[in-house]
Amino acid sequence: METDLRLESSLWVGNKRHRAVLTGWYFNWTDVDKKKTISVPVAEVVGVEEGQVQVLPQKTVVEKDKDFTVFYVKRSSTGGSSGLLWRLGQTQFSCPSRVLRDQWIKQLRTAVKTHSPLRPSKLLVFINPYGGKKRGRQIYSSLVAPLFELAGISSNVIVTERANQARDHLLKKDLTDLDGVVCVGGDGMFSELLHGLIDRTQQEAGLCVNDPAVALQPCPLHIGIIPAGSTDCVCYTTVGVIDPVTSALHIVLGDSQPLDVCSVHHASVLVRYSVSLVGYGFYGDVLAESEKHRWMGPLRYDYSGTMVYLSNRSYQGVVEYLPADPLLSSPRDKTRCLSGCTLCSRSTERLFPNSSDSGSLYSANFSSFSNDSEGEWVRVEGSFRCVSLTCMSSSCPKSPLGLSPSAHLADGTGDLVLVWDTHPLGFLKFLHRHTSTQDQFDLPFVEVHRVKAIRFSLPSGKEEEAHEAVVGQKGGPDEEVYTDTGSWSGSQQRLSDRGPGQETRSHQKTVSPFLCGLCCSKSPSVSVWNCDGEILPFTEILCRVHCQLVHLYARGIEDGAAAQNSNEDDTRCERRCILHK
Ligand SMILES: Nc1ncnc2c1ncn2[C@@H]1O[C@H](COP(=O)(O)OP(=O)(O)OP(=O)(O)O)[C@@H](O)[C@H]1O
Ligand SMILES: CCCCCCCCCCCCC/C=C/[C@@H](O)[C@H](CO)NC(=O)CCCCC
Ligand SMILES: [Ca+2]
Repeated sequence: METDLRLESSLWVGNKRHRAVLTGWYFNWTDVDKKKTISVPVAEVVGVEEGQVQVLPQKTVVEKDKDFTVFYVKRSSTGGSSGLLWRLGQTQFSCPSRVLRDQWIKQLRTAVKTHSPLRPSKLLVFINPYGGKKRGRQIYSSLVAPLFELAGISSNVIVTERANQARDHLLKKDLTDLDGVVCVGGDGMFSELLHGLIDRTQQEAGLCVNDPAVALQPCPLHIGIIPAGSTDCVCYTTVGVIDPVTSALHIVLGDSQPLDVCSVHHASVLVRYSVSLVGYGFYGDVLAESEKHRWMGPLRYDYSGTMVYLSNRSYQGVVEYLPADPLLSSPRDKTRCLSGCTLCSRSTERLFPNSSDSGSLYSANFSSFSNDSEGEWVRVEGSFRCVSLTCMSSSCPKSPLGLSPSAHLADGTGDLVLVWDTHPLGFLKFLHRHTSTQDQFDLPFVEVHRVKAIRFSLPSGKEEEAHEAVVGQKGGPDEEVYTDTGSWSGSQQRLSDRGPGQETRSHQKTVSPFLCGLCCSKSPSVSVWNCDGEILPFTEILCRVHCQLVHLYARGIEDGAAAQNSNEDDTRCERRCILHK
């Protein structure tokens, strides 16, 4: 196949003669005078058009029957993005004959198809016109639609008129022939797509989502995110920048990034799914406060963060967690989950042992939660500033390394961060470290554990207050929850058989609430859960991480050196090789 696709000839770029070579993986052209080569991986060619073509800001075509234009990904290092910011590169070539021109176009298009098996041809796009700075519609029409058109993608676009419209559409409507679904919005819109696709897939597979022990079926459709929200945490963590053009190009190339998903349950019922944050205490309070100030747009989080910090609260709780295998990885190992991550690839191999290509990805068998060699649950109890579970690093522009910098996107685990009660300056130090490269876990009142599941409950006597705390919140207990019945199994029952290795810790409150009262008259003793930006209607929950339940059109963060390659050398893209081997 490689030799069939090879083509080599002289081509002209402007008035300069070049030697152009198409091998299986690369398209190179070398200025014969200057000996300077530009090299584009075939998998990063966006489109090949007849004539001299421009697409942005508007499409123009100058018909010249010996010319063709190649569009490809060009890495930019603007603004310290280390090459993670992508732009559309283009080069116009002239051939000595029309026959040769047609041969180049045909060979390049065939090579692209062969080397990018997951490129979408049909997408369903949901635009939230009210997300972030309310620029979703404009972002899509001016920056994204022209790229989809260039790549020959047919897209059906729905501008939403209400919350949960995208989720409901995915649950009920015909999705035949679609390759993926795209949201133009923030984490909330992504979450709608996540819920719609996961539930649709489980319904079709006849699985009960309420049972945390059930191995859920991975979703067959890819999800693309065009960032147009306030935090855009999922986009930032999986792509490395918040940039609609970069994200559109990842979609066009059919990049594929598996992602772990956490299911959150309360009293035998599934409540929600999460990928970025299930957080109690500080992050729950910030969200609850910020909902009152939605009119401020993205600034609402800064304002609410300050107010909640000043209120100086901590909360009693019991946290139980099921540790992941410490021999595989640790949240303190200072590694980063980068594009082509070996740890995540090993999880893929464990999950899909017989899959040699992505087509068989979704028919694999899974080991169930309860059959897993589970290990022992650990129990801690005390007063916490915050309790956070994240399935990935959860980085965002405010926190470029994220809540847990060494967490992995697709390893089947989450990181549990416990911040015990401490004095206000200590907690400020913890928060501030999220904005720098300083280790936020290297503090005496902070613990981090890599886990497969967690359970949170209130110390006895606090349950009534929990009810009061969630009643009246958006998404309180009277709002919709999943209704089909499920049963607890394995994990929860084993909690009562506590064995060695389990501990009970109790931290005393270490500080007088001297700042309390600035924004509240009485400090509540129960917080709320922030689940990817939604308030959960329950305080006592169980969370379980599902390995690689969904796939995004992304490739994770490319490391600095590879990403800085600006097409002007011949660096092989190892990720593509791993993906295609
Ligand atoms: N037409 C609509 N009217 C009102 N709400 C909508 C509409 N479409 C979607 N939504 C809801 O708006 C919420 C917020 O949207 P989105 O996530 O796009 O932006 P954001 O909140 O500004 O960003 P982030 O989630 O990144 O903080 C989502 O949870 C979604 O359910
Ligand atoms: C002294 C400086 C202090 C600065 C502290 C910065 C800490 C930043 C950590 C950011 C963690 C983001 C976790 C992601 C959460 C998203 O799923 C969710 C939905 O978009 N966003 C929020 O809940 C919004 C949550 C906003 C929290 C501030
Ligand atoms: Ca993970």
